[in-house]
Formats: sequence, structure tokens, C-alpha cells
Amino acid sequence: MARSVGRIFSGFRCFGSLPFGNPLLKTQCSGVLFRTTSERTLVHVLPKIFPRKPRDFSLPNSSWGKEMMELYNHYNRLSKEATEGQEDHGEEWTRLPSYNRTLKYATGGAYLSKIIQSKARLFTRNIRDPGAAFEYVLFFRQDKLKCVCIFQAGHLLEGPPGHVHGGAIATMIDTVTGTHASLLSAPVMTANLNVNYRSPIPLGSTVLIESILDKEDGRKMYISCRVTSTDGSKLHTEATGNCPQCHFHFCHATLCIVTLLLLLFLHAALFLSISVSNLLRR
Ligand SMILES: CCCCCCCC(=O)SCCNC(=O)CCNC(=O)[C@H](O)C(C)(C)COP(=O)(O)OP(=O)(O)OC[C@H]1O[C@@H](n2cnc3c(N)ncnc32)[C@H](O)[C@@H]1OP(=O)(O)O
Repeated sequence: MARSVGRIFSGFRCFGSLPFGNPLLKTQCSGVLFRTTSERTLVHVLPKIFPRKPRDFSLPNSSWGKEMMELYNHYNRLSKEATEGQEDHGEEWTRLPSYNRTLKYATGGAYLSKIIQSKARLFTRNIRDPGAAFEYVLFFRQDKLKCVCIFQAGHLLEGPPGHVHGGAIATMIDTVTGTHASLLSAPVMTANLNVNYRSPIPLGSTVLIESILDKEDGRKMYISCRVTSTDGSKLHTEATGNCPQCHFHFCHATLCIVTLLLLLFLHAALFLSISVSNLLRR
């Protein structure tokens, strides 16, 4: 009896610290508690239901075509080689991870119900079928003056027959310029976006979206963007955007600090009044 209770507890200990990514430890733990087939299945299913890390959508999946993979490997190599100290490339790039939830980290949804907050998903990352809509990965140069996005447009983004919808292209441009401006400063909102469509983008093709910082003027970030074929020979779209830093984030931070200071002050005042009343009673 004592042995079996001990076994269960050791199993719980194992389960609690189960590093789902480590197959060796997984087998060791499953040997202690997970004995039957259904229990073993649990070990494999649970991590998928309650993953420890959110899924990074900027990593390759089976839908990525040859061009997308080649470009991803190219920029990834430049990133890796740069971090390994090989400086002969001149340009250092960093891949930006991409998750489908932001409300977990930001509190912009002051007017949103808890249900909406829990169900909110990033517009470009909310279609489960890989390759159906927006497949993209963003890299930024170390000096943050330049960003490059490799974008593969899926079949759900059709506008004119066989070509990508202008709104979907604008969405991707907004994502790149918005992300770029946020990297350069505090969170931003796009105030203005001018888009010129030069030539249609065939559905299913991969394109490059490159953004550069034109000018920084106080809170405002002026960013220009070009969408081209992967070899740069064909210009699809040009855009310029103005992304000012958000006021409300500053207000939120200030509000938090003021509330914290107020609480500290109240605690100190309470402590003092209790101490004084104790002294007087003596
Ligand atoms: C990971 C994925 C990232 C995705 C990022 C996507 C980014 C987005 O899509 S954001 C969503 C779309 N954008 C919006 O909904 C924004 C709605 N607009 C707003 O909230 C506000 O107008 C906002 C925040 C842009 C500016 O507000 P606020 O800072 O209070 O205004 P204000 O102080 O008057 O303007 C700031 C500066 O921007 C300028 N500006 C404001 N609006 C515009 C405009 N439409 N065009 C040009 N300049 C403008 C102002 O002239 C001012 O400049 P200056 O300081 O020199 O006078």
C-alpha cells in the first residue's frame, strides 16, 4: 500500500515537472505512473491540449513552398551566422517569433468582456488550416532600420480571380509597418497608410515585403514598404505609413505605478497608525 502511494506521488512529481519537449525524460516518467495504453496516450495528448509554450507561427510548416523555405533558410542562416560571430555578411538579422494571441500580454481590451478577451486571436494567425491564408515570417535587421517579411498567400485570400485581395495585401503591409514601428519604440497604432497597387500578386505565390524607416519625428514613425517578387525584379505594391506611439500604453503604465505607490502609502500609513496606537496604549 505504502509502496503504491509512493509510486503515485513520485508519478505526480514527475508529471508536474514533465518537460514535454524531452522524449527521454518523458519515457522515464511514463515508466513510473503511466502504465496502461490509455494512460500512455494521455502523456502524448495532454501536452497538445495544454502546451507549455504558445505556438510560434513564424516557424516552417508543411504548407511552406520551396521559395518560402529557401528564403527562410537564407535569412535564418544570416541570423545564426551573425550570432555565432561570423561578421563577413555585414548584415545581422533576427527572426521575430509570432503568436496568435496578444490580449494575454496587453490590456488594450478595457471594454472587452472576459469571453471576448479569451477568444481574441490575431487576425493574420487565426486560420487553423496551414497554408490557407497568411503564411509569413518576419526578420529585422539588428539596427532595426529595416525589416523583411517572407509572405506566402494562401487560397483563402483571393480577390480578383487567381490573385490576392488588395485588403489582404494591405493587411500584410500594415502588419509589417506596425511591427517594425513597434520594434523601434513603444507599441504603436497605424494612423495613416497609403497603398499603391502596381501589379497583382498571383494566389499561392511567395513575395517579399520590405520595410524601411524613413523618418522618426517625436512620437511618429514614418515607414515605407515595398512588396516585390522574391528575386526583387517585379514590384507588386508600394506603401508609406505613419505610426505614432500609443498614448494609452503610457497612461496604463503611469496608472499602474500611481496605484502601486498609493497602495504602498496606504500600507505604510496603516502600519504607522497601528504602531502609534500600540505605543499610546502602553
Ligand atoms: C503583431 C501585429 C502588429 C499589427 C500592427 C497593426 C497596426 C494596426 O493595424 S493599428 C489598427 C488601425 N489603426 C487604428 O485603429 C488607429 C486609430 N486611430 C487612433 O487610435 C489615433 O488616431 C492614433 C493613436 C493613431 C493617434 O492618436 P493620438 O496620438 O491621440 O492623436 P494625435 O496626438 O492627434 O496624433 C499624433 C500624431 O499623429 C499624427 N496623425 C494622427 N492621425 C493622422 C493621420 N490620419 N494621418 C497622418 N498623421 C496623423 C498627428 O498629426 C500627430 O502628429 P503631431 O504630434 O506632429 O501633431
